[in-house]
Amino acid sequence: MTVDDLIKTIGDEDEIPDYSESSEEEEELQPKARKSKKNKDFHNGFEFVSSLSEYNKDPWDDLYKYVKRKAKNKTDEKIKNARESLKKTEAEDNDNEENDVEENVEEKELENGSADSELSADELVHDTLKEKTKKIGKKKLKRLKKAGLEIKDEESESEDDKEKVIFDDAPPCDESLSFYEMNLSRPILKAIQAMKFVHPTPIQSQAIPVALEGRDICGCAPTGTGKTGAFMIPTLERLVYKPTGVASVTRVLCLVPTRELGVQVYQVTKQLAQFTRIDIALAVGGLDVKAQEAVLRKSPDVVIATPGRLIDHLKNTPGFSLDNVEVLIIDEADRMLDENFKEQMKEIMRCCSRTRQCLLFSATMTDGVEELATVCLNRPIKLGVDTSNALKQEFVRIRNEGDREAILAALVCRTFRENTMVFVQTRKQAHRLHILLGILGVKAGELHGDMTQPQRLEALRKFRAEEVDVLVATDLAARGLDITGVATVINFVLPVSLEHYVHRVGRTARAGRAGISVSLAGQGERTLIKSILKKFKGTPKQRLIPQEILKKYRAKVEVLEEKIKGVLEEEWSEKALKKAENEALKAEKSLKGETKEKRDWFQSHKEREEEKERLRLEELPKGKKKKGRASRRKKNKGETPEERAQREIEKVALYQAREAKRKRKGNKLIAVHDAEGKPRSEGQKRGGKRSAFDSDLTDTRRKNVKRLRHEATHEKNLIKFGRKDKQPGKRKKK
Ligand SMILES: Nc1ncnc2c1ncn2[C@@H]1O[C@H](COP(=O)(O)OP(=O)(O)OP(=O)(O)O)[C@@H](O)[C@H]1O
Repeated sequence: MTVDDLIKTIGDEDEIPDYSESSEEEEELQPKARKSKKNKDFHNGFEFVSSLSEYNKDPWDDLYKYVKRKAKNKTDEKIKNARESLKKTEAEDNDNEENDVEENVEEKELENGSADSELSADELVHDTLKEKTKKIGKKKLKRLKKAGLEIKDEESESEDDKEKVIFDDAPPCDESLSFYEMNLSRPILKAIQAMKFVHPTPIQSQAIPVALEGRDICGCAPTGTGKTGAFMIPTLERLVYKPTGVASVTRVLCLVPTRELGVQVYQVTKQLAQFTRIDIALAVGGLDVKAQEAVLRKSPDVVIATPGRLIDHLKNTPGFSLDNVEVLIIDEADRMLDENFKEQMKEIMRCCSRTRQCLLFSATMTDGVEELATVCLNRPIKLGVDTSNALKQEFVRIRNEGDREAILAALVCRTFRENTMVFVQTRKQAHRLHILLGILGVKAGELHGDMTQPQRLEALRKFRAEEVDVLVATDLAARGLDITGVATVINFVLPVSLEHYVHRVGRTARAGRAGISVSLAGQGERTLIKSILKKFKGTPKQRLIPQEILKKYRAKVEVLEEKIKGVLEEEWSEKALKKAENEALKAEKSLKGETKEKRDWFQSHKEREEEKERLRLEELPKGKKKKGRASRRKKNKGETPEERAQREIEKVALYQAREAKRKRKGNKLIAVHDAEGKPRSEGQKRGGKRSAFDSDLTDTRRKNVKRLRHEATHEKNLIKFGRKDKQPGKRKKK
């Protein structure tokens, strides 16, 4: 036997066949019978996941069945190119500078916006923080001193009295009760456990028992305190044991003001219902109508919707109706019942069953909503939680309006680099700041109404997944969005009202976490700051940005102006090309006789246009049309930073002016009047359709609300004193 006949030890360099489990070679070596047996071990539809993220995907998150188009966004690509070309020029400039032997190097670096090395690391990150004390006016101080606490007591007493008259008393609430002691069924408790909710939050402790009794609620609690759970847990509990063998009907309608919030509430509801047989549907704008139609035709138990798309389905989806709605939830109630949604809400109420429980929730309640609740809901209970959260508030004083962009860049690049949301007033500014921050090297994203829905969802996904550090958004993202880990909210300009401010800053410091809000505030924004200081406990701070830093970032923004313009120009020409292509496609289709499916709507085209006109912030001179995009672009092309900031502030001012005008005109409310035996409303007569409501949402001036309240009290008294034989609603006409 020679040495070659012996079995060799495998050397490091030797090639060996791979017979491991993942190897394809092994498959070939399998005997045929075993191969087929192996395949039979798995369910036919079974597929191996190809990545960890796929494996970790939540099974309840089936949102993407509603998203048909892919999100395309080339802005980031353009930003990347602009940044690279900037780096190249900077490198070239630096080479030239080294060759010139020079005393004025410092100055030049400033001009080129690349003087980071001139500042120490400490200087780069830390600003001075000054405590802002709350000032009480001299008059008020004098009055307070004179009257001591008595005045306050009197005020609060009279307020309490007022509330007692209007709302039914809330039953005593035991905040120590756990979810297990709340009479919830096992599937819901199991879901709560899976969601890692250990103890109910204060608003949940208050709302769940009351809602389980079927009572109407008007609930107000600070942002991030679990209101979604407060209304969804008891609602789902009602649906857990649905009868089998009976045709399915839609029993719960949850209305929200924005598509993103709709998506979020849908996902939370799905999670809460994951161990039940409850069907949940999403009907929000921007997502695939056909996919929604298919789901709604099956009359799912719960529908989460934005008003516009819901009406679309009510008009165009056969088999879908709200006749059997038992629970109507209005999240962000103050927003939903304001002027912007008035007509749509009226229409929805007209289609809704009258035997419904109504749950209104928001972090801010206007007097209007509360009044409306007292007259329109059935003996509602007002629930309120006033917990102070861990939000630290800071303000940066703006002396020169043109500095806003530079200050924002300084804040984001030096201090608030991650998990930051920046709120702006206009879509245009959001887009511009995305580009500016992107070229400065920040991983930024944008979220506003000029984007397609898949783009909006993708932007949110990236921010949630921390692929994007800074999200620049309009007020679209101000309400309800729950993004874990948002550490900072920056207000580029202060919002239009205290309520808007509360919602914006409420994107941070949620569910007991800490958070900071930094607001850039100019001279004209003092009134709002005063209201903010009055509302929030704790001492806000003033952030002082060193002058040399400001100078540096001012220069940086100036240098980047050309690059930003370049990106915008490129985008504009691409858009124009796309538009032309689309028009050609449309013409081709119409030549072939393919027309777009016509969808019904509750308003005529003219009524819709009139409403849009009424809600427009700017009043256009009579007979003049709004300028087209192209001419507006031309006008805005040469804007200075100051003009841009002014445009933002103007938008705020226009909104405030409109609100003030509305208030002066008289507080208009939308009222649901639900008395039996009342004549049908105009809309019902016209359509001939029997509405579930005998009388629905109506516009009422304060005078009319008073009348409605008087009627309600009168009716209560009739019941109380046993004279219910009188027909309610048969009252003298006023
Ligand atoms: N009982 C609980 N225990 C722990 N975490 C909870 C509980 N309830 C809710 N949360 C978490 O608190 C966060 C905020 O909840 P949610 O979005 O419902 O707040 P919200 O009050 O509706 O806020 P906003 O006013 O901004 O809409 C969520 O991340 C949610 O998962």
